[in-house]
Amino acid sequence: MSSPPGASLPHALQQMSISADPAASSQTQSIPNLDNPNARLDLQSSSSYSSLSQLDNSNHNDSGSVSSSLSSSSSDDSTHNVPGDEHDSFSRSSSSSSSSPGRSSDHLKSRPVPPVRLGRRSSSKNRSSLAVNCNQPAENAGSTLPSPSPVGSPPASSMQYPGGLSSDIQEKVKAFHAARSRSFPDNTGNSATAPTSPIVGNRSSISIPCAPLPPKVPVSGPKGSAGADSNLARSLAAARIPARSATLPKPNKMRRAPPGKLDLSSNTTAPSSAGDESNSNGSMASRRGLKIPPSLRQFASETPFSTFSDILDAKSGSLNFKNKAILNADGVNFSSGSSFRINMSEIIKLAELGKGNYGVVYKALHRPSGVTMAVKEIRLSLEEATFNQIIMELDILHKATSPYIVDFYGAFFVEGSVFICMEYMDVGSMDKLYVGGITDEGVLSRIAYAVLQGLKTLKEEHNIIHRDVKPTNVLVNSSGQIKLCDFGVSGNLVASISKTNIGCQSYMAPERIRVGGGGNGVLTYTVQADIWSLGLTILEMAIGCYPYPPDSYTSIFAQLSAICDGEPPRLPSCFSSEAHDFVNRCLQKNPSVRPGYQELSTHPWILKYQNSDVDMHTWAKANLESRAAGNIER
Ligand SMILES: Nc1ncnc2c1ncn2[C@@H]1O[C@H](COP(=O)(O)OP(=O)(O)OP(=O)(O)O)[C@@H](O)[C@H]1O
Repeated sequence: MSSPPGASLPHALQQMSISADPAASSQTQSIPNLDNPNARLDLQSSSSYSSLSQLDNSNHNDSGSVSSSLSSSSSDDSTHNVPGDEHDSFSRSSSSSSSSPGRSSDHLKSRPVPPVRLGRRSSSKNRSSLAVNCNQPAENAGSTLPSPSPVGSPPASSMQYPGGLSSDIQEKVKAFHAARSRSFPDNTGNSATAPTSPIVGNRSSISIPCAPLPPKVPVSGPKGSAGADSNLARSLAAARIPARSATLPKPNKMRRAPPGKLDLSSNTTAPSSAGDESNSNGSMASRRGLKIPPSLRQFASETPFSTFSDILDAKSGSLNFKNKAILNADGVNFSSGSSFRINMSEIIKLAELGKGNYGVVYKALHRPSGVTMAVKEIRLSLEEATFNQIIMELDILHKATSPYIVDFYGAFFVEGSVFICMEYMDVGSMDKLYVGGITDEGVLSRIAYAVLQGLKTLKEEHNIIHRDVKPTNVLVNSSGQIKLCDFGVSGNLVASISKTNIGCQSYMAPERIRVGGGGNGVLTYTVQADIWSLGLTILEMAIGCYPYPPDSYTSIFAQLSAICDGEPPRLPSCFSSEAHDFVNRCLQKNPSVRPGYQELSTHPWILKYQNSDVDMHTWAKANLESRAAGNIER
């Protein structure tokens, strides 16, 4: 895993710049040579905080998601995206290495459901009762398809706005379509038109979920044992240093700055003098007396920088989430007292694992410990939603310790991106494993149990709704463990009610989609919404495709309308009555009659397989081998 002797300092580190201080821009910085800890290389640091000047809202889609980076790209970066092949330290170019607008085509292939253009209209009969069998051809398979449209752009005639959908949802869908059809910079910096998604572009791709069944593995024998890295990983996770260390800011430093001052964890910038150059741009920030480094000046004058001055400390290069956490290039301190000291120089990127709506996830090696981990890179934007997602994910990950939730190893902020290091789940996410459907009910039941326990921990110990339960957020390791991840859109329950309308639309419960009792387009829903998503997720894994087949609907509006107004989808008849009952209970349209976590945890379908041997370890290993052999392409 180590770099060959004599290898030069990784290009990424040479580009790494952690200081926003203009004075630092001309200084020579000494950075340790990773290949020879005793040697130090003198580098001319790059222009001060150049990355912050690249924090460009134009690089993000309307839903606040992060697309490819604007920063310069390491020309050889793409060569490091091969699992187990060459590797490199993370670089600023890591997220920009993709030439896709946020997601690689590979990722698109791996997505079970494109929440975008839908191929054709289904009969109302189709939608009224869905007992889905994805291995059956669609009813209208021979019908003429509308001519292909750009990604995310349904034919104008299909842009329906069913009355059941809130205006908020309609706006989000429109914004999503607009973002998907927007030009994007490729890895050469040129602008290109978004390629047609292989999923939405033609019929054969649409039927991806109906791919042939992979060889089934018999499920029996003892439960799996811990993975190879697990001991090291455990010690890494346990290496949480008390926050009140001498070198790090104390929690009481995480206070809101008085008006007119940047809240610096270690340095507070006094209001600039009248003649100060930094005030000359007349930005809102300068009017408030904030000292803006030259590299940020244009940025500051064009964006509501001052809005985020309490969070983004340009001088020290840290992110200060009030009362929650401080992140900088050295690690993260939580106000709870936990401190994690992983930093960029310790990490070597091994492969890209996937792209989400607001980040890219990499497999990486943590050199000091030898632990393989997953690192999510979230390119910062000056959008409140991004900050909220980052702090929510960090907050939940570090405090929610459960065998059913991925472990947190640390985080740091460098070059305008937040890097979140977490447990690597080597078999991957469920969307990559259910091809053809998981017909082994023992495996399905164990997965359902694990997700239930993860959600139960979030709710009972942390008062949190996950809000984004779906196959991509259910991860598997080769020990056969199933864990939840992705807490970016999670949220606190306030008196068991949340009034926040965010999340992945396709897995949203009807009550989240409909205009709720809250009025003003604000939805009111409870933790029961996660149970709907759990039911839909289990059903999807069982049948091998998203239960509301995209090509059955003329538009995403029609699809969402079906979720709100149609009969819930059902398992095919080949599944047991207990499995049917479990899924049907989760997918009740009326949230108040859906069972709670405790009731579902003791459901007969769950208990049946808790009390019998289900060899998740063998199942997981077989999937891992199958993926390694290329039998599972997605
Ligand atoms: N800890 C992990 N171990 C292994 N693979 C992971 C891990 N975390 C994420 N992944 C992979 O990276 C992909 C991207 O994850 P990410 O959380 O960024 O987005 P997502 O869940 O796919 O989409 P969205 O942003 O819509 O929630 C996942 O689909 C999963 O396959």
